[in-house]
Amino acid sequence: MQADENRVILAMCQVGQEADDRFAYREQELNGLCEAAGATVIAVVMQKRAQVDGRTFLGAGKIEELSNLAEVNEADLVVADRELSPAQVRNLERLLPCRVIDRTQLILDIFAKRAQTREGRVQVEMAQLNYLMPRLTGRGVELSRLGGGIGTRGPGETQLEMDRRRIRTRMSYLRRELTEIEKQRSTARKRRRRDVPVVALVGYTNAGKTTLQSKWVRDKGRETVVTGQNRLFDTLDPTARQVQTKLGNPYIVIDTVGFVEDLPHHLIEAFKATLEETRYADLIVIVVDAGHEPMSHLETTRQVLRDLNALDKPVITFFNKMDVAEGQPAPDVHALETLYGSAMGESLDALYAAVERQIMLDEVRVTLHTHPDDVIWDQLLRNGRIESADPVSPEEWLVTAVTSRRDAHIWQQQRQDGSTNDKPNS
Ligand SMILES: Nc1nc2c(ncn2[C@@H]2O[C@H](COP(=O)(O)OP(=O)(O)OP(=O)(O)O)[C@@H](O)[C@H]2O)c(=O)[nH]1
Ligand SMILES: [Mg+2]
Repeated sequence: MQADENRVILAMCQVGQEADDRFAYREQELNGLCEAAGATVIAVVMQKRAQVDGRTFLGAGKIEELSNLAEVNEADLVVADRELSPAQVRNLERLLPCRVIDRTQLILDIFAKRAQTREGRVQVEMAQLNYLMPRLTGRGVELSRLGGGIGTRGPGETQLEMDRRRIRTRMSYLRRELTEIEKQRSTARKRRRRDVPVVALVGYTNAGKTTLQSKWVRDKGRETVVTGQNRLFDTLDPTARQVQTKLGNPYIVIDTVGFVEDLPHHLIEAFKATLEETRYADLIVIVVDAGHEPMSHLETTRQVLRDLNALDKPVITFFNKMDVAEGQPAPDVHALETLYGSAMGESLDALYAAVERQIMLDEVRVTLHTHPDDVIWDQLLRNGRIESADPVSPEEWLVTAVTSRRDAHIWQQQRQDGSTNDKPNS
């Protein structure tokens, strides 16, 4: 696809009581989405109406204006800012000299473009097929002749030509595939969870999660840096990076997919497994762009977490981009702590410290081989709580105890280093 093939005109409808600033924000967001899809917005057509036109989305006069604009500017595509019905798309494409897609399809295209893993691809294809199903009739011909470009990045031409029955077969295959992937994921997750605590970065798209994670890794880890791009939805599949505390205790920072307001419900479903990672995290850091509707974005983020039943764990709220924000947002009263900073600038030590305090202090149950003469036994008595202790040999006891995660990690490290062992030292 050539970038200049994607000359886009936005068609926007300000409906009923929608406030001007809200509408302006939606325009900005749709612009960002187009940019993320690799398209260039060449014009915006807006109309204020009591409600969208049932047949053609905008009124007849506006459609004519839109049609002329598209003609003169050789536009490839019109993107509507709201979900269109299959009939609306058909009617519009009859009246306009170019293709028409809606916001949902635009988001799906971006997802498709960014999907890296097998799971991501399967989920995107599922969502695309779901979206396609009711739109097949009367559109099949157009869809099958489309080449590249946004709005066409479907599951492939041959699949687009499939009839509904074949799509259903494909979907049930994908569903089985997803179950299989989910099984593998949960094994991987369990393994990871047993090893080290997990911190999930969540929040609105473009908040700076990926930038923050990269800095985190740069400051506290040894991995290669991936810089955040100025694009929405830069992260589709969760990426887990390992970092460590000053003492060398490892923990994992997970970057999750960002979300937009009014994300159609079927898209949320498609990415449920991605966001599900947050459910298994030990700590959630909500990242908020302090300069961009911070309070409403914070509320959206919380709502999604609530929907995912992921709010039963400690939350730290981080207002990012303080370097460009005008004024400081009020602290998040629901969070354990609120911190302010910039993933691009000054030191983030306060954030790291807050996070590490949280994940290292909580209690874990450990089962280990040790001995009453071992230094670990003393530490267990001092900092933890021994629940059971059974001798298995003269030099080895099997002990179950509750202790801080931090201590448990230190022992684990020590054991890996071979600097101590379970048995009493001479
Ligand atoms: N001024 C400023 N810009 C920042 C800061 N943090 C991130 N950015 C910029 O904000 C944009 C988005 O950052 P990302 O890290 O990609 O955002 P994200 O939350 O990962 O976005 P999604 O992956 O779409 O969910 C990039 O252009 C960053 O360079 C910051 O602290 N200050
Ligand atoms: Mg990202």
